[in-house]
Amino acid sequence: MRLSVIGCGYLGAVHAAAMTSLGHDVVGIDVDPAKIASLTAAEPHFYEPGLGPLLAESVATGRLRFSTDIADAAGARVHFLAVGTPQRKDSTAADLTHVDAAFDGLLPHLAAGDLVVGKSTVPVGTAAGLAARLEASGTGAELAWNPEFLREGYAVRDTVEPDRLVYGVTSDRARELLDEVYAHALSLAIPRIVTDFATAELVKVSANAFLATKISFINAMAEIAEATGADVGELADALGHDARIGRRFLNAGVGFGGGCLPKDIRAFAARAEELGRGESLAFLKEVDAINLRRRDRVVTIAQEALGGHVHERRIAVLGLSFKPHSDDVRDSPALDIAVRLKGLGADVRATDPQGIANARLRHPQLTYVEDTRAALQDADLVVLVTEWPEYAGLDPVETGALVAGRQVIDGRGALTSAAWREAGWTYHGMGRG
Ligand SMILES: NC(=O)c1ccc[n+]([C@@H]2O[C@H](COP(=O)([O-])OP(=O)(O)OC[C@H]3O[C@@H](n4cnc5c(N)ncnc54)[C@H](O)[C@@H]3O)[C@@H](O)[C@H]2O)c1
Ligand SMILES: O=c1ccn([C@@H]2O[C@H](COP(=O)(O)OP(=O)(O)O[C@H]3O[C@H](CO)[C@@H](O)[C@H](O)[C@H]3O)[C@@H](O)[C@H]2O)c(=O)[nH]1
Repeated sequence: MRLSVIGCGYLGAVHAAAMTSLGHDVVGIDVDPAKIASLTAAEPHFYEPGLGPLLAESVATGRLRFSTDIADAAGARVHFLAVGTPQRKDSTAADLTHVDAAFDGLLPHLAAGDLVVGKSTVPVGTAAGLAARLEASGTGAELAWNPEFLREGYAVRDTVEPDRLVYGVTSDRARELLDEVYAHALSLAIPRIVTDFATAELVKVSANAFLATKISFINAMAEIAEATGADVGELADALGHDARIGRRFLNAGVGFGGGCLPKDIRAFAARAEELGRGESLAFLKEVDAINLRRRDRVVTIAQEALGGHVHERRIAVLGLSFKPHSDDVRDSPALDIAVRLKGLGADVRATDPQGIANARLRHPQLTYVEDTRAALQDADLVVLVTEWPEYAGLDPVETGALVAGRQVIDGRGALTSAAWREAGWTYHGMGRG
């Protein structure tokens, strides 16, 4: 089938390449000429494991092309909207400017029978509004909402073989077109939920709200563990054996970040207030507050570890991306912590296997070091804030020979405290001994 994907960022670029690999004929559209140039050259403009080879294969088929011209979407039967929905500058609500611009730009190029499919994460009610505009346009095209649940770092696999497919549709025809797009996933008996627009939109934001709540729950337990001498890691393991709770997303530490969870829970709470149901999601403000407190806590531990203040002390910050296997630093706890320590006068040496370029664009004032050993050299304190395998696997004896002071803050519960202590380190956990 001929498809267009409008917005070729972390979501859209993967979607376009993956859909081509599944046999479709795809045009990817983006307003950013630099992104389109690199995608056309089969070079991803961001780091995502497996995307490079997938993109190269897909471009080589001749069935995947990229363009900055929305007119090139004409002729596709299904058009995916995958543009960003960031947090507004003036409130915590979602900024729908890009969705509106992409939708308005697409309208003149639609033909009767086309299906416009929303993938961006939007406030509930957005699809109904767009469907009404589509109807009024007289193009004869239809709308569907098909939220995306991919995780960065696993985006290729999650796109080709998602946990579930959710279709918000108003006709059998829309469902049939989506079934054709997702024939591969359906052949694997991946669950498909066919529902209305509002439910489809809500599945997405409530899934992220639940995940964020789970992380903040365990981080709240970490705060209690810190006050009582309990160990939040052992607590999480014990809780996780209850199949009703489960162990996943119970990793305590510096909390959640990224381009999704933080802005999505804020936008969801803001939407509830617009709907007159603010009290229903008031708890998400607490989820957000617990999350942000964990960043403060790292800074406090750092100050205490260095005798009250970090001024002019050398601190190696291991990690900048919001999680391993990604170069994404949007709302990254790691980057935020590095910036705060620098703001307090510390001599921060920040490193990350993939995140330095993006971090530098946002915070050129930080000192970035490509090599982990160079970042560790002569450090008075080591702060691990993104659990890349190379940091989790650091040898405490070898690392101890590089630093000036053997003090480590394990912001992700990634290190074996006993081994580090045995090698002469003062190990500072977050809710764990
Ligand atoms: N990143 C993820 O893991 C993920 C997963 C699920 C859902 N989402 C949702 O998907 C959406 C996109 O997220 P993202 O992380 O890919 O964002 P992103 O910022 O990486 O990508 C958005 C892209 O849209 C482009 N764009 C903006 N306006 C445009 C227009 N009018 N026409 C064409 N292109 C335009 C931008 O240049 C950018 O490349 C968001 O709503 C997000 O919440 C993201
Ligand atoms: O036990 C845990 C699990 C995660 N995190 C942090 O939570 C954040 C988000 O992690 P993750 O959910 O794996 O990353 P994303 O790629 O942002 O994916 C989320 O956001 C996407 C965009 O909406 C959704 O599609 C995904 O389903 C949803 O998991 C990261 O900072 C993690 O370090 C923790 O602190 N503890």
